[in-house]
Amino acid sequence: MTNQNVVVSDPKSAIGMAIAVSVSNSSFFSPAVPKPPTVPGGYITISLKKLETGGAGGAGRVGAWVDSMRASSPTRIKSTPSLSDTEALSAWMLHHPSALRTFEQITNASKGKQIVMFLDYDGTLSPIVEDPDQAFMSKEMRAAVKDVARYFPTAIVSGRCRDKVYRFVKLSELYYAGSHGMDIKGPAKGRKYKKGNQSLLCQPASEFLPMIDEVYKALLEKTKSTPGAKVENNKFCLSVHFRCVDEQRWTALAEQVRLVLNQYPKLRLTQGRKVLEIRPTIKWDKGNALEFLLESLGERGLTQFLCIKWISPPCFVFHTNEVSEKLFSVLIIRGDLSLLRICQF
Ligand SMILES: O=P(O)(O)OC[C@H]1O[C@H](O[C@H]2O[C@H](CO)[C@@H](O)[C@H](O)[C@H]2O)[C@H](O)[C@@H](O)[C@@H]1O
Repeated sequence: MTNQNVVVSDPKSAIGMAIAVSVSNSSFFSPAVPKPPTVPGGYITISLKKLETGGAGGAGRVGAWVDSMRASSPTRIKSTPSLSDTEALSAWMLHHPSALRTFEQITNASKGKQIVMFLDYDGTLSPIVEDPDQAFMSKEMRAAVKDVARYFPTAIVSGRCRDKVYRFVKLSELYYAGSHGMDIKGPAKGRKYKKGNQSLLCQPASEFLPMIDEVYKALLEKTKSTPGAKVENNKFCLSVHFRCVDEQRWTALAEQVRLVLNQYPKLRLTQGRKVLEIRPTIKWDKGNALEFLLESLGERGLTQFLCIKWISPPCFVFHTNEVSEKLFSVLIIRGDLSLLRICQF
C-alpha cells in the first residue's frame, strides 16, 4: 500500500471530507467510490448539494431546491429493508473487499502514528430524531467516547452550534468543531494536548455573526406560517428543518427561504438530511476544521497521524498525514462485523 496520493475534494460525507485516492496497487481497492447503499439497520449518507442562492429567477431555483429536498432520502432506520436495498447492499459489498481479511495491513499502517479520532454527532453518536433539540446520546455512547478520548485526541465535528453539541456530549476532554467546522475549541480539561496554558480557539467566520443573527430572525418570521418548519441557530450558520413539514408545503417553505436569502448574497445554501443549511460563503468547511486540528496537534509535538473518522453510516475511516499520504478507509456497519469493508473516499 504505497504511493497513494490523497486529494481532499469536496466537503462532504458526514464529517465533511470526500477524498480521492490514487493507489499504485489498486487491486487492493475498488476503483469507483459509490456511496454505501441503505443497509438493514443502517443509515445512508446524503451528499451535500450546493444549491444556488441570490439573483433573480426565483421560481426555477425553488423548483430545483424542492427536487433536491425530495431527493434527500429519509435517514430513519428501516425495520424491513426492501429487496432492492438488499440487492444494492450485495452489489456494493462485491466491490468493497472485506477489511477483516486485510486487517494486518490496516494495523501495520497505523504503526508509529498518532491515532486521532473524529466523530460526527447527529446520526452517529445520537439517533436521528424529529426534534433536533431532543437528539440525546445514550450513556453507553458517552462512556464509549470518553474511553476513546482517554487514548487518542478526539474531536466532534458537527454542523450544529458548538455549545449545543457540548451540552449533549458533556465531555470536557474533547475537541469540538461546531457550525460545520467554523467554531473550533480545544479541550477545556486535560493538559495532554495543550500548548502551555493556551486553549485552542478558531472562528474563521466571526465577521458573519451579526448577519447570521439577522437572517435567523428573518427566517423565524418568514417561516412561522409553515407548520412543522424549525429554524435552528447554529451560531455561524443556520438550519431550516423540514423533517416535520408536510411535503405539500416544501415549495412554499423553499420560497420563504429564498425570499430571505435573496437579500444576502454573502450566504449560501446547502442541504443536509431533511434540512436546508445556510452558511457564509467563506472557503471553510469540516474538512478545513479537520486539517486545522491536525496542524494544531502537530504544533503540540504530534506529527504522524492516523485519523479515524466515524461518520454516518457508522463508519471508521483511517487517514494518515504522511507526505504523499497513504490513505485507506474502512467502513463498518455497526453490529455486523462481516460488513467491515475497505472503502475509498
Ligand atoms: O453536518 P451534521 O453535523 O451532520 O449536521 C447536520 C444537521 O444535523 C442536525 O440535524 C439532523 O439531526 C436532527 C436530529 O436527529 C434531525 O431532526 C434533522 O432532520 C437532521 O438533519 C442539526 O439539528 C442541524 O442543525 C444540522 O444542520
